[in-house]
Amino acid sequence: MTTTTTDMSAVPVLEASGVTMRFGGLVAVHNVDLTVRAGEIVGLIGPNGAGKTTFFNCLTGLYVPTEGKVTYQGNVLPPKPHLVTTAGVARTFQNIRLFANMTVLENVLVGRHTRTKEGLWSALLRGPGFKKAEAASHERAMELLEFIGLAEKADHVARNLPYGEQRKLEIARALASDPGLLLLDEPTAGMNPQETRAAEELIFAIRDQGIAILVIEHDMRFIFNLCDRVACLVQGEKLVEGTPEVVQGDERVVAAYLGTPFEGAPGAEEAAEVEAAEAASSGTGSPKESGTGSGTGTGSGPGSGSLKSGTTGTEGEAQ
Ligand SMILES: Nc1ncnc2c1ncn2[C@@H]1O[C@H](COP(=O)(O)OP(=O)(O)OP(=O)(O)O)[C@@H](O)[C@H]1O
Repeated sequence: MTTTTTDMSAVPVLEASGVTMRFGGLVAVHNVDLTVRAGEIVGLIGPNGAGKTTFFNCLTGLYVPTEGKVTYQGNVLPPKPHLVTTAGVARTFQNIRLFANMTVLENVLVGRHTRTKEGLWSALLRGPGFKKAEAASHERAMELLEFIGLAEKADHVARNLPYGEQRKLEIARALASDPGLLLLDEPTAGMNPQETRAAEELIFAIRDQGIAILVIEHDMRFIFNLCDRVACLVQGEKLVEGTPEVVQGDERVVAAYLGTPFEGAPGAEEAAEVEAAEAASSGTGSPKESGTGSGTGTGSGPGSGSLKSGTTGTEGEAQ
Protein backbone atom coordinates (compact mmCIF):
# COMPACT_ATOMS: atom_id res chain seq x y z
CA MET A 1 0.00 0.00 0.00
CA THR A 2 1.29 3.44 -0.82
CA THR A 3 0.53 6.45 1.28
CA THR A 4 0.54 9.93 -0.11
CA THR A 5 1.16 12.98 2.00
CA THR A 6 0.01 16.41 1.00
CA ASP A 7 2.43 19.26 1.49
CA MET A 8 0.03 21.81 2.96
CA SER A 9 2.34 24.66 2.03
CA ALA A 10 1.75 23.81 -1.63
CA VAL A 11 -2.05 24.12 -1.40
CA PRO A 12 -3.21 27.36 -3.04
CA VAL A 13 -5.42 29.45 -0.81
CA LEU A 14 -5.78 32.39 -3.18
CA GLU A 15 -5.38 32.22 -6.92
CA ALA A 16 -5.66 35.34 -9.03
CA SER A 17 -5.27 34.81 -12.74
CA GLY A 18 -5.16 37.36 -15.51
CA VAL A 19 -6.51 40.14 -13.30
CA THR A 20 -6.90 43.39 -15.23
CA MET A 21 -8.53 46.57 -13.93
CA ARG A 22 -9.20 49.52 -16.20
CA PHE A 23 -10.48 52.92 -15.18
CA GLY A 24 -11.60 54.42 -18.48
CA GLY A 25 -8.43 54.61 -20.54
CA LEU A 26 -6.12 53.90 -17.58
CA VAL A 27 -5.00 50.32 -17.10
CA ALA A 28 -4.24 50.25 -13.36
CA VAL A 29 -3.62 46.49 -13.21
CA HIS A 30 -2.76 44.43 -16.25
CA ASN A 31 -2.99 40.65 -16.53
CA VAL A 32 -1.64 39.89 -13.05
CA ASP A 33 -1.38 36.31 -11.78
CA LEU A 34 -0.67 35.68 -8.12
CA THR A 35 -0.98 32.65 -5.88
CA VAL A 36 -0.85 32.58 -2.09
CA ARG A 37 -0.42 29.12 -0.60
CA ALA A 38 -1.35 27.83 2.84
CA GLY A 39 1.12 28.93 5.47
CA GLU A 40 2.72 31.58 3.26
CA ILE A 41 3.42 35.24 3.77
CA VAL A 42 3.55 36.87 0.35
CA GLY A 43 4.61 40.47 -0.20
CA LEU A 44 3.41 42.85 -2.89
CA ILE A 45 5.74 45.74 -3.60
CA GLY A 46 6.05 48.42 -6.25
CA PRO A 47 6.41 52.17 -6.64
CA ASN A 48 3.55 54.57 -5.88
CA GLY A 49 0.74 54.14 -8.36
CA ALA A 50 1.92 50.68 -9.45
CA GLY A 51 -1.56 49.22 -8.90
CA LYS A 52 -1.07 47.38 -5.59
CA THR A 53 -4.15 48.70 -3.79
CA THR A 54 -6.24 48.38 -6.95
CA PHE A 55 -5.18 44.73 -7.14
CA PHE A 56 -6.15 44.26 -3.46
CA ASN A 57 -9.51 45.86 -4.22
CA CYS A 58 -10.01 43.37 -7.05
CA LEU A 59 -9.29 40.51 -4.65
CA THR A 60 -11.67 41.73 -1.98
CA GLY A 61 -14.73 42.57 -4.06
CA LEU A 62 -14.40 46.35 -3.81
CA TYR A 63 -13.71 46.37 -7.54
CA VAL A 64 -14.93 43.90 -10.09
CA PRO A 65 -11.91 43.23 -12.30
CA THR A 66 -12.37 44.15 -15.93
CA GLU A 67 -10.84 40.77 -16.77
CA GLY A 68 -9.52 37.80 -14.86
CA LYS A 69 -10.55 35.47 -12.09
CA VAL A 70 -9.96 35.31 -8.35
CA THR A 71 -10.54 32.12 -6.39
CA TYR A 72 -10.26 31.40 -2.68
CA GLN A 73 -9.83 27.75 -1.76
CA GLY A 74 -10.91 26.81 -5.25
CA ASN A 75 -14.12 28.88 -5.32
CA VAL A 76 -14.56 32.05 -7.36
CA LEU A 77 -14.90 34.96 -4.96
CA PRO A 78 -18.16 36.92 -5.11
CA PRO A 79 -17.86 40.57 -6.17
CA LYS A 80 -19.12 41.96 -2.85
CA PRO A 81 -16.79 42.82 0.04
CA HIS A 82 -18.97 41.35 2.78
CA LEU A 83 -19.35 38.09 0.87
CA VAL A 84 -15.59 37.94 0.36
CA THR A 85 -15.17 38.36 4.12
CA THR A 86 -17.74 35.65 4.78
CA ALA A 87 -15.87 33.39 2.35
CA GLY A 88 -12.76 33.74 4.52
CA VAL A 89 -10.72 36.69 3.18
CA ALA A 90 -10.22 39.65 5.51
CA ARG A 91 -8.29 42.86 4.95
CA THR A 92 -7.02 46.03 6.49
CA PHE A 93 -6.79 49.37 4.69
CA GLN A 94 -3.97 51.76 3.87
CA ASN A 95 -5.74 54.46 5.91
CA ILE A 96 -7.01 53.31 9.28
CA ARG A 97 -10.75 52.71 9.16
CA LEU A 98 -11.75 52.12 12.76
CA PHE A 99 -14.99 53.22 14.37
CA ALA A 100 -13.23 56.01 16.20
CA ASN A 101 -15.90 56.63 18.83
CA MET A 102 -16.47 53.00 19.67
CA THR A 103 -14.44 51.09 22.22
CA VAL A 104 -11.62 48.75 21.31
CA LEU A 105 -13.81 45.75 22.16
CA GLU A 106 -16.77 47.07 20.15
CA ASN A 107 -14.55 47.50 17.10
CA VAL A 108 -13.56 43.85 17.26
CA LEU A 109 -17.18 42.80 17.83
CA VAL A 110 -18.15 44.63 14.64
CA GLY A 111 -15.60 42.51 12.78
CA ARG A 112 -17.24 39.44 14.25
CA HIS A 113 -20.67 40.02 12.72
CA THR A 114 -20.04 37.88 9.61
CA ARG A 115 -19.65 34.89 11.92
CA THR A 116 -22.78 35.42 14.02
CA LYS A 117 -25.93 33.81 12.74
CA GLU A 118 -28.50 35.46 15.01
CA GLY A 119 -31.02 37.50 13.04
CA LEU A 120 -32.79 40.79 13.68
CA TRP A 121 -35.69 39.31 15.69
CA SER A 122 -33.37 37.29 17.85
CA ALA A 123 -31.34 40.45 18.52
CA LEU A 124 -34.43 42.56 19.30
CA LEU A 125 -35.97 39.95 21.59
CA ARG A 126 -32.62 39.12 23.16
CA GLY A 127 -33.62 35.47 23.51
CA PRO A 128 -31.36 32.73 24.90
CA GLY A 129 -29.90 32.01 21.43
CA PHE A 130 -28.87 35.62 21.02
CA LYS A 131 -27.39 35.85 24.52
CA LYS A 132 -25.35 32.70 23.96
CA ALA A 133 -24.05 33.99 20.60
CA GLU A 134 -23.29 37.37 22.16
CA ALA A 135 -21.29 35.74 24.97
CA ALA A 136 -19.36 33.61 22.47
CA SER A 137 -18.54 36.69 20.34
CA HIS A 138 -17.42 38.57 23.42
CA GLU A 139 -15.17 35.69 24.44
CA ARG A 140 -13.63 35.42 20.97
CA ALA A 141 -13.11 39.20 20.76
CA MET A 142 -11.32 39.20 24.13
CA GLU A 143 -9.19 36.27 22.99
CA LEU A 144 -8.15 38.28 19.94
CA LEU A 145 -7.40 41.37 22.01
CA GLU A 146 -5.26 39.19 24.27
CA PHE A 147 -3.49 37.84 21.18
CA ILE A 148 -2.61 41.28 19.83
CA GLY A 149 -1.84 42.70 23.28
CA LEU A 150 -4.76 45.10 23.68
CA ALA A 151 -6.93 43.20 26.18
CA GLU A 152 -6.23 45.73 28.92
CA LYS A 153 -7.50 48.49 26.68
CA ALA A 154 -10.74 46.75 25.71
CA ASP A 155 -12.84 49.58 27.18
CA HIS A 156 -10.77 52.44 25.75
CA VAL A 157 -12.27 54.53 22.99
CA ALA A 158 -10.49 53.60 19.74
CA ARG A 159 -9.56 57.16 18.79
CA ASN A 160 -7.57 57.55 22.02
CA LEU A 161 -5.20 54.70 21.20
CA PRO A 162 -1.70 55.53 19.99
CA TYR A 163 -1.30 55.14 16.23
CA GLY A 164 0.52 51.79 16.35
CA GLU A 165 -2.20 50.31 18.55
CA GLN A 166 -4.92 51.56 16.21
CA ARG A 167 -3.22 49.64 13.41
CA LYS A 168 -3.09 46.54 15.63
CA LEU A 169 -6.76 46.96 16.44
CA GLU A 170 -7.57 47.03 12.72
CA ILE A 171 -5.80 43.71 12.40
CA ALA A 172 -7.74 42.29 15.37
CA ARG A 173 -11.00 43.42 13.78
CA ALA A 174 -10.03 41.68 10.53
CA LEU A 175 -9.11 38.52 12.45
CA ALA A 176 -12.51 38.56 14.15
CA SER A 177 -14.06 37.22 10.94
CA ASP A 178 -11.92 34.06 11.32
CA PRO A 179 -10.23 34.44 7.93
CA GLY A 180 -8.08 31.89 6.17
CA LEU A 181 -6.33 34.68 4.29
CA LEU A 182 -5.48 38.14 5.60
CA LEU A 183 -4.64 41.00 3.25
CA LEU A 184 -2.68 43.83 4.87
CA ASP A 185 -2.37 47.14 3.01
CA GLU A 186 0.69 48.98 4.33
CA PRO A 187 0.38 47.72 7.92
CA THR A 188 3.44 49.63 9.14
CA ALA A 189 2.74 52.97 7.44
CA GLY A 190 3.50 55.72 9.92
CA MET A 191 4.90 53.36 12.54
CA ASN A 192 8.13 53.94 14.40
CA PRO A 193 10.83 51.23 14.20
CA GLN A 194 9.75 49.59 17.48
CA GLU A 195 6.14 49.42 16.34
CA THR A 196 7.26 48.04 12.98
CA ARG A 197 9.24 45.27 14.66
CA ALA A 198 6.23 44.44 16.85
CA ALA A 199 4.02 44.34 13.74
CA GLU A 200 6.46 41.92 12.14
CA GLU A 201 6.24 39.61 15.16
CA LEU A 202 2.46 39.89 15.16
CA ILE A 203 2.24 38.91 11.48
CA PHE A 204 4.46 35.90 12.04
CA ALA A 205 2.23 34.89 14.97
CA ILE A 206 -0.88 35.24 12.77
CA ARG A 207 0.72 33.05 10.12
CA ASP A 208 1.55 30.51 12.81
CA GLN A 209 -2.17 30.35 13.59
CA GLY A 210 -2.66 28.92 10.08
CA ILE A 211 -3.69 32.15 8.32
CA ALA A 212 -2.03 32.88 4.97
CA ILE A 213 -1.00 36.50 4.47
CA LEU A 214 -0.65 38.85 1.51
CA VAL A 215 0.92 42.16 2.45
CA ILE A 216 1.54 45.43 0.61
CA GLU A 217 4.35 47.45 2.07
CA HIS A 218 6.88 50.09 1.08
CA ASP A 219 9.29 49.26 3.89
CA MET A 220 11.68 46.95 2.10
CA ARG A 221 13.51 45.82 5.21
CA PHE A 222 10.21 44.76 6.72
CA ILE A 223 8.99 42.99 3.59
CA PHE A 224 12.17 41.05 2.91
CA ASN A 225 12.47 39.93 6.53
CA LEU A 226 8.86 38.86 6.65
CA CYS A 227 7.91 37.27 3.36
CA ASP A 228 8.41 33.83 1.89
CA ARG A 229 7.77 35.23 -1.57
CA VAL A 230 7.56 38.73 -3.01
CA ALA A 231 5.94 40.01 -6.20
CA CYS A 232 6.79 43.41 -7.63
CA LEU A 233 4.22 45.38 -9.62
CA VAL A 234 5.34 48.19 -11.89
CA GLN A 235 2.84 50.24 -13.89
CA GLY A 236 0.15 47.65 -13.28
CA GLU A 237 2.18 44.66 -14.43
CA LYS A 238 3.97 42.03 -12.45
CA LEU A 239 7.64 42.63 -13.13
CA VAL A 240 9.08 39.81 -11.06
CA GLU A 241 8.10 37.32 -8.38
CA GLY A 242 10.32 35.15 -6.22
CA THR A 243 12.07 34.75 -2.92
CA PRO A 244 13.19 37.94 -1.17
CA GLU A 245 16.75 37.16 -2.29
CA VAL A 246 15.71 36.91 -5.94
CA VAL A 247 13.56 40.04 -5.89
CA GLN A 248 15.98 42.29 -4.03
CA GLY A 249 18.76 41.23 -6.37
CA ASP A 250 16.75 41.90 -9.53
CA GLU A 251 18.17 44.94 -11.25
CA ARG A 252 14.87 45.77 -12.95
CA VAL A 253 13.22 46.00 -9.56
CA VAL A 254 16.02 48.14 -8.22
CA ALA A 255 15.75 50.45 -11.21
CA ALA A 256 11.95 50.60 -11.21
CA TYR A 257 11.42 50.87 -7.50
CA LEU A 258 14.33 52.90 -6.28
CA GLY A 259 16.30 54.50 -9.01
CA THR A 260 18.47 56.34 -6.48
CA PRO A 261 21.11 55.34 -3.95
CA PHE A 262 20.25 55.11 -0.27
CA GLU A 263 22.02 55.75 3.00
CA GLY A 264 24.31 52.91 3.90
CA ALA A 265 24.45 51.55 0.37
CA PRO A 266 27.85 50.97 -1.21
CA GLY A 267 28.88 54.27 -2.77
CA ALA A 268 26.01 56.24 -1.22
CA GLU A 269 28.35 58.37 0.90
CA GLU A 270 30.42 59.27 -2.14
CA ALA A 271 27.27 59.99 -4.12
CA ALA A 272 26.05 62.32 -1.35
CA GLU A 273 29.40 64.15 -1.38
CA VAL A 274 29.24 64.60 -5.14
CA GLU A 275 25.68 65.85 -4.89
CA ALA A 276 26.59 68.31 -2.14
CA ALA A 277 29.51 69.58 -4.21
CA GLU A 278 27.28 69.97 -7.27
CA ALA A 279 24.68 71.85 -5.25
CA ALA A 280 27.35 74.17 -3.82
CA SER A 281 28.88 74.87 -7.23
CA SER A 282 25.46 75.56 -8.75
CA GLY A 283 25.08 78.34 -6.19
CA THR A 284 22.12 76.95 -4.31
CA GLY A 285 24.16 77.01 -1.13
CA SER A 286 22.69 73.91 0.43
CA PRO A 287 22.51 70.45 -0.94
CA LYS A 288 19.01 69.66 -2.10
CA GLU A 289 16.94 66.95 -0.53
CA SER A 290 17.81 63.88 -2.46
CA GLY A 291 16.48 60.39 -2.77
CA THR A 292 19.24 58.96 -0.63
CA GLY A 293 16.67 57.95 1.95
CA SER A 294 16.25 58.69 5.58
CA GLY A 295 17.75 55.39 6.55
CA THR A 296 14.53 54.09 8.02
CA GLY A 297 13.45 52.29 4.89
CA THR A 298 9.90 53.31 5.63
CA GLY A 299 9.35 55.87 2.92
CA SER A 300 6.57 55.47 0.48
CA GLY A 301 7.92 55.85 -2.96
CA PRO A 302 10.72 55.39 -5.37
CA GLY A 303 14.02 56.22 -3.76
CA SER A 304 12.62 55.89 -0.29
CA GLY A 305 14.00 52.58 0.82
CA SER A 306 16.55 49.87 0.33
CA LEU A 307 16.10 46.64 -1.51
CA LYS A 308 18.64 44.98 0.77
CA SER A 309 16.90 43.83 3.91
CA GLY A 310 18.83 44.61 7.05
CA THR A 311 20.70 47.51 5.49
CA THR A 312 18.30 50.30 6.19
CA GLY A 313 17.76 50.19 9.90
CA THR A 314 17.38 53.32 11.91
CA GLU A 315 20.34 54.10 14.11
CA GLY A 316 20.73 51.67 16.93
CA GLU A 317 18.52 49.01 15.38
CA ALA A 318 19.73 45.46 15.25
CA GLN A 319 20.59 44.56 11.68
N1 LIG B 1 -11.00 54.51 -8.52
C1 LIG B 1 -10.07 54.90 -9.38
N2 LIG B 1 -10.38 55.62 -10.49
C2 LIG B 1 -9.43 55.98 -11.37
N3 LIG B 1 -8.12 55.70 -11.24
C3 LIG B 1 -7.74 55.00 -10.16
C4 LIG B 1 -8.69 54.57 -9.17
N4 LIG B 1 -8.02 53.88 -8.20
C5 LIG B 1 -6.72 53.90 -8.56
N5 LIG B 1 -6.55 54.57 -9.74
C6 LIG B 1 -5.30 54.77 -10.45
O1 LIG B 1 -4.73 53.50 -10.66
C7 LIG B 1 -3.33 53.55 -10.53
C8 LIG B 1 -2.88 52.58 -9.47
O2 LIG B 1 -3.23 53.10 -8.19
P1 LIG B 1 -3.05 52.27 -6.84
O3 LIG B 1 -3.59 53.10 -5.74
O4 LIG B 1 -3.61 50.92 -7.02
O5 LIG B 1 -1.46 52.17 -6.75
P2 LIG B 1 -0.59 51.70 -5.52
O6 LIG B 1 0.49 50.84 -6.10
O7 LIG B 1 -1.44 51.11 -4.47
O8 LIG B 1 0.03 53.08 -5.04
P3 LIG B 1 0.49 53.54 -3.56
O9 LIG B 1 1.72 52.76 -3.25
O10 LIG B 1 0.76 54.98 -3.74
O11 LIG B 1 -0.65 53.27 -2.63
C9 LIG B 1 -2.98 55.00 -10.22
O12 LIG B 1 -2.64 55.64 -11.42
C10 LIG B 1 -4.26 55.54 -9.65
O13 LIG B 1 -4.36 56.93 -9.87
